[in-house]
Amino acid sequence: MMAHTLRFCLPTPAQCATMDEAASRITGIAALMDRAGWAVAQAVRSRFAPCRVLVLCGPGNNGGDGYVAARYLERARWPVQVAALAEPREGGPAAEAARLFRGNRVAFTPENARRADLVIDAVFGAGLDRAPADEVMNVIREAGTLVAVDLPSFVNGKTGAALAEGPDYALSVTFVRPKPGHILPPGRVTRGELVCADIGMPMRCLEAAAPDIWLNQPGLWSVPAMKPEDHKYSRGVVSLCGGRIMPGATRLAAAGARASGAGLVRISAGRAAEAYRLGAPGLVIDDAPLAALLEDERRKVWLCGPGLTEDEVEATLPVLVAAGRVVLADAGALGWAAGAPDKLRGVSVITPHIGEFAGLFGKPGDDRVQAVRDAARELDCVVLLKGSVTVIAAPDGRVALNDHATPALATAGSGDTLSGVIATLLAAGMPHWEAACAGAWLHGEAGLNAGNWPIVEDFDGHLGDARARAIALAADAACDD
Ligand SMILES: NC(=O)C1=CN([C@@H]2O[C@H](COP(=O)(O)OP(=O)(O)OC[C@H]3O[C@@H](n4cnc5c(N)ncnc54)[C@H](OP(=O)(O)O)[C@@H]3O)[C@@H](O)[C@H]2O)[C@@H](O)CC1
Ligand SMILES: [K+]
Repeated sequence: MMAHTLRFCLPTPAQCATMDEAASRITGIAALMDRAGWAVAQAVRSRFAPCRVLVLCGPGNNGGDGYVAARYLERARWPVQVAALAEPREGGPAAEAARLFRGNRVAFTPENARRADLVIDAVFGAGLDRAPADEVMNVIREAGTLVAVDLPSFVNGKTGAALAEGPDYALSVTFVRPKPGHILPPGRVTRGELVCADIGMPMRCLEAAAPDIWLNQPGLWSVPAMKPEDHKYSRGVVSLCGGRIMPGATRLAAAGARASGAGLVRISAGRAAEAYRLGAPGLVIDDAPLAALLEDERRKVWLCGPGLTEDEVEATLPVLVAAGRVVLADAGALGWAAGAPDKLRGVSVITPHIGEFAGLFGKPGDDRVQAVRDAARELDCVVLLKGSVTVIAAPDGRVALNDHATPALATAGSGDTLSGVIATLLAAGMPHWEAACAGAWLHGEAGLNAGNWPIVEDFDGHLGDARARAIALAADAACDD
């Protein structure tokens, strides 16, 4: 793995345990815990005026961070109390942190939470492995303003799922790297503002954790830049299958492909060719039979599904796969394969929304990352599950979470644009997972820059700049490492 990809990794709680274990053999956990608690105290001090703070401490190292934070806040002369759910295990770093806190201790009760101006929740963090008891949740629910150490104590750090019903937090302070549960909903909302503190974790400990989930950012992948010697075939040819009834979707995908930098975009429209020829003049419309078009070896990448009926998919997708083409299947192609995902075998990338995903593989449940990863393994192709946070899995188990997006993207035709962008990046020669990740990011960047209440056609005007920005950011990331 390239070192700079560690910058964007999102270790799971299990991987954090491996990292902690490795760290305990190098720096010791106590030093890391001290910096973690200090970072919590600093984050609180820089955001809130001095006020009555109650720190809720659990029995593990999350609680240990809480005792350290309490000690540093008290040293800054804030009125602080600690309420312990249970005492830490004797001999561990949390017990030592508890011993060093000499301030006020009160009972772990809802009344004490209600009396505080600010409650710091250091009950459970990465070690949360089951729903907290009512005894815990009744206290958390009584708090006014909440700050989480690492994670809210009822949010699963791997999936973002809430294991109990609880309030939203003002702030979460995590360490080393955010966890998937900070990025995935509903944890993404519950955690409030996210601060990730550098606590001096040695990089080899992070490496030892072998993270396999990443935040989707330029630098995780890089998009080809324009070269002086480029010609349209080196930039890449995108071919789309066009149908007779819904040409709009195919055209939107074609426009997305063109706007994101494809050298040439062609629609294979058969008998519907005349209708497509009335569209954008920069598009090439073919009416020859598919078999004849496939004689052109330069036409490697095909997008099949947007605007197609199931019959039209049936007539095209198997032919493209049999011809060894790189096929991106979306929309109609996913409906065609509902209940029989094997029909998509041989396809390189699929881009379902949640309904299409459920039709193919069943509902993803709480652990969306695992569901998408399983689907990618099962079909041996890249699976991109669209959502407010898009999950992109490779058959080898790598997963990227794309939160570089805006609700403005949630408009009809937006998915067609996205598939066109990904097709362009595949045609430019990017590996399949990287192309899907980069496509999601470019699409999000275009949406973020398309102004208020954009319609889908507005995104196209921002895709070129999005690509240029991705190239610049990836270059920066490479320089920094
Ligand atoms: N990674 C880093 O860089 C660093 C990480 N650090 C910090 O370490 C934290 C992880 O610490 P951790 O591994 O000790 O786990 P933690 O969250 O304290 O919980 C374990 C305890 O909770 C218990 N328990 C769990 N669920 C429960 C439930 N529902 N109901 C009741 N009990 C429950 C569980 O009990 P058991 O399951 O054994 O019965 C066990 O006693 C991490 O979040 C971060 O804050 C920093 O200090 C240093 C650098
Ligand atoms: K916590």
